[in-house]
Amino acid sequence: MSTFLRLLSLMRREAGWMALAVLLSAAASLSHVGLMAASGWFITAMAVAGAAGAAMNPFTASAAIRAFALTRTGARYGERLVGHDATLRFLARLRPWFFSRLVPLAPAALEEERSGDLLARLRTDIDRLEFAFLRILSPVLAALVVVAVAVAFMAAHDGAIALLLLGMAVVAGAGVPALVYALGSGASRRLAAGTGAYEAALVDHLEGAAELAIYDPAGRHRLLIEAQGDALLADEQRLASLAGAAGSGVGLVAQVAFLGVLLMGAPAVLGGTLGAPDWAMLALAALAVFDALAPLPLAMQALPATLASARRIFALVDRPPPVNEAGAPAPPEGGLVFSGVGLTYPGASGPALVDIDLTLAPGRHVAVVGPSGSGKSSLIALALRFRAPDHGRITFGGVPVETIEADALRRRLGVLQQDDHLFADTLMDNLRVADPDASPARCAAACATAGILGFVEAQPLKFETFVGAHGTSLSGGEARRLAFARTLLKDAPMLMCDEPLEGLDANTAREVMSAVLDVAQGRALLLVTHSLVGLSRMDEIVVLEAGRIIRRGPPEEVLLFLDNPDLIEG
Ligand SMILES: Nc1ncnc2c1ncn2[C@@H]1O[C@H](COP(=O)(O)OP(=O)(O)OP(=O)(O)O)[C@@H](O)[C@H]1O
Repeated sequence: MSTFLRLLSLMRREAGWMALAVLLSAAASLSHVGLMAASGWFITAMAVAGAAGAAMNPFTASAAIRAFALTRTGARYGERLVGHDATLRFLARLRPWFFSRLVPLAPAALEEERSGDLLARLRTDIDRLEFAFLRILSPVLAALVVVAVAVAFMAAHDGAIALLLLGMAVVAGAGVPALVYALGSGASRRLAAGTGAYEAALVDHLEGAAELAIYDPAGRHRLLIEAQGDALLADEQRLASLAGAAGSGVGLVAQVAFLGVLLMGAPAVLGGTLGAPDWAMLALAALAVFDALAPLPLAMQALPATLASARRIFALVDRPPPVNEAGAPAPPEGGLVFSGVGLTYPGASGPALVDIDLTLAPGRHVAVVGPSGSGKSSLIALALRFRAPDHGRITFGGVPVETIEADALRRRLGVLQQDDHLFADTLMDNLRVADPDASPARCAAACATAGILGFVEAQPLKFETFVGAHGTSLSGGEARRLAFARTLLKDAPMLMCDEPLEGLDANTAREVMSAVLDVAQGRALLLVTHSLVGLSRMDEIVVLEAGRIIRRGPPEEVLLFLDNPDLIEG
């Protein structure tokens, strides 16, 4: 319930329009009741007058019928227009709100989420929240208004008939929906959770299509996904059957109410205390009231899935960001200093970094080397404020980094990450991620420095060449160089390169390292590497092992020690 209330509180801005939509919906249903009642009264009155050979004024009743028919159509149209408009406005607000809450969580707090599941939350779950008003709240509130007015109208004619209608309305409007909820809530919840998991599995399957073709020729993975899809389909079918049965149930209760009103009114008609036209009017009005109750079983069916979707969205939104992104502007310049820094990843058996003291002064070049898993990339994640240290202090220009706006700090850092993401876009668009206004000449210069301009110019479409999803149409070396060119376009005073030579042959590695060192002239450089290439030109080499600094010093001292290949080969 608290989830639903929280969802309602998010709809505050649209509340006025939603209230109007509910009133219009109730007006449309009451007009329908009025239309049926007036028609029943008019036809019976005409028949009675005809049988008695008496004259009757047909104009008032036919005017009422026309008026009800017009208000029914107008109110229904208005309800759809206003209700959908309010809901779409709500959804249009919700999606950017959710996205803006998601962004500060990336990358650290979203690492264990599958991208397909995040997409499902952003799309399917948010879409499903439209049910909260259109399929749940609006029909329930409108039905309450319609039943209250109809029962009061009946009570003005006959108290017992009014009670009968109230009883039948409770059966159709509460009993049948409660049954539908009890029988369908499991399937409905499974659908909400399963759709995300299914979409995530599909995305995974497509991304790993090449590996599956190699390792899974029998298609076991595909069969698992198909089984997931079949289970979702079975739940959909169960809900559709339940919806059909519930519709018939409400129809049956309506017929019982109709017959009940006829039977209960018959003695009064025979006794002359109830006119035959009023008798028909009450019976048809009672029948029409159930049209307003018909959507309620579906509302109950939609409730568990809507709540499950809302919970999935709130669960992410409520996750605390790993670092506080807000803060003061960054100092214009300064060094990055780690003092006694430690980091343990959530759920890890031991610390990734212990007691790290490291200074990256302006213009100074520091290399961090060490075996795989020794904590080198974690240092960069801390510098970028993707994570916060468990203890110790990190300062930039003497100011603790947690007090600096994260984006302002990141603008000072040009970073070439180990697995820099390439977007499914053109070479030019990938470069301009670093600077949307970069001129073609600047892009070409950055590519020349990174040693990829020759490749770009050899392509028929040059910079407009499409790189494929994750840069799949580029070789590993080309992708690294393109990412490096992008880093250069950022023109930051501090460079951090995480394994820039990974996957490159010896010649290319030397070329890329020489480009890195040229670009780093006059800037601070933190070089994370397994390779010995370029280390002799560093100011300091820091050797990490199991998260601790085990040696540090100028290259002439440390390189002797690095002769041990076990240390640098991961
Ligand atoms: N997101 C994470 N969650 C949990 N543990 C992590 C995470 N990232 C890294 N680790 C662990 O922290 C330790 C240090 O990892 P890190 O990536 O910093 O090492 P590395 O020296 O850069 O390794 P490599 O040279 O292989 O890239 C490793 O034991 C790793 O398993």
